Amino acid sequence: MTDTPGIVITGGSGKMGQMLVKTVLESDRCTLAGVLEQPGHAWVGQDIGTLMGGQPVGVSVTDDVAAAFANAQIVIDFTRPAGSIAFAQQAAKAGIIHIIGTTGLTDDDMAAIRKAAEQTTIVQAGNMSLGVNLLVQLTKQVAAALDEDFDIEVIEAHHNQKVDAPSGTALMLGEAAAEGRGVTLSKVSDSGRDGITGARKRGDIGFSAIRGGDIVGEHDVLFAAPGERIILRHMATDRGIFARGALKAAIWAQNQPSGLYNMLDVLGLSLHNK
Ligand SMILES: NC(=O)C1=CN([C@@H]2O[C@H](COP(=O)(O)OP(=O)(O)OC[C@H]3O[C@@H](n4cnc5c(N)ncnc54)[C@H](OP(=O)(O)O)[C@@H]3O)[C@@H](O)[C@H]2O)C=CC1
Ligand SMILES: O=C(O)C1=N[C@H](C(=O)O)C[C@H](O)C1
Repeated sequence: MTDTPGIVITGGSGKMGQMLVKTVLESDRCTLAGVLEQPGHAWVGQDIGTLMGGQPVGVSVTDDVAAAFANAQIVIDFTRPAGSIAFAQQAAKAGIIHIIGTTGLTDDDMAAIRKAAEQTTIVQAGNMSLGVNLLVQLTKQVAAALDEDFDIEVIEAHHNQKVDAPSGTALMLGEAAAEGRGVTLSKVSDSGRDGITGARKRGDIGFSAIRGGDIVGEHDVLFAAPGERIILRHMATDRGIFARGALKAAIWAQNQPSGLYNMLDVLGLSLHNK
C-alpha cells in the first residue's frame, strides 16, 4: 500500500472521466498518474489540465494502456463494457487495482471481470454514491417486509446521451427488491412494455426508463398496493458524488486481497450476517 497511490483515469474526455480527473487532482490522498483515451482520439498527446480548460497539470493523455498501468497502483474506469473488460484483463496482468463504474455489463462481461478478480482487487458497482447504496439496502428491507399485494416498479431518468437501459442503478435496485422478496430477478423482471401487454403479472418487478436533457440520474422504487403507495427516491444533481465514491473505493481497495467487491463492501453497508 502506498500513502498517495498513483491513479489512472480511463475515458478521460468523457463526462465521468473529466469529473474523476478533477476529483483526483483535488485530493491529497492520491496523485494523477495517467489519463487514457482511445487510439486516434483528438485529446491524445495533450495536457489534461489544459484540455479541461485550466492550467497544465503535467499529465498528457495517452493511448498506451500498458505504459500507463506500469506507472500506477489503481485504475478508475467509467467507459463502456468492451473497454472495461479489456482494462480488467490488463489491470490483472499489471497487478493494479481496478475500480469499475461502467454500466451495461452482461453476464458474460461479469464472468470476465470475476476471472480478472482472481488476480487483482476489483470494485464494481453500477452506482458509487453513498445515497444510492443506502437506497439499495432500504429497498431490500422494504421488499422483505411487504408481500406481493405490493407491485414493485423501478423508474429511472437520465440525460439524453445515456446508451444503456435499464440503468445500472435500476438493476441494482431491482436485484435488491428481488433479494428482499426471495425471488430471482431474471424470472420476474418486466422491462420495455409497449403495445397490448396484458395485465401486470403479480410478483413481477417492472422497469421504466426516461431519457432527456441533462438529468444526472434519478431513481424511484415504487411499491404500489390497493389503497396505498410507498416511494423510495434518490436524485443525483452532481456527478461529483459518483467520482468521490469511486475514489473512496480506490483508497479502500488498497487494503483488500484479490477479489471482486461492490460499494456495499466499501461503505460497510452490507447486510450479510446482520
Ligand atoms: N457507477 C457509477 O456510479 C456511474 C456509472 N456511470 C457509467 O459510466 C460510464 C461512462 O459514463 P459517461 O462518462 O457519462 O459517458 P461518456 O460517453 O461521457 O464517456 C465515455 C468515455 O469512455 C470512452 N470509451 C468508450 N468506449 C471505450 C472503449 N471501448 N475503450 C476505452 N474507452 C472507451 C469514451 O471515449 P470516446 O470519446 O473516444 O468514445 C469516453 O471518453 C457509463 O457506462 C455510465 O453508465 C456514470 C455515472 C456514475
Ligand atoms: O450514465 C449515467 O449518467 C449514469 N449511469 C449510472 C447508471 O447506469 O445507473 C449511474 C448514474 O445513474 C449515472
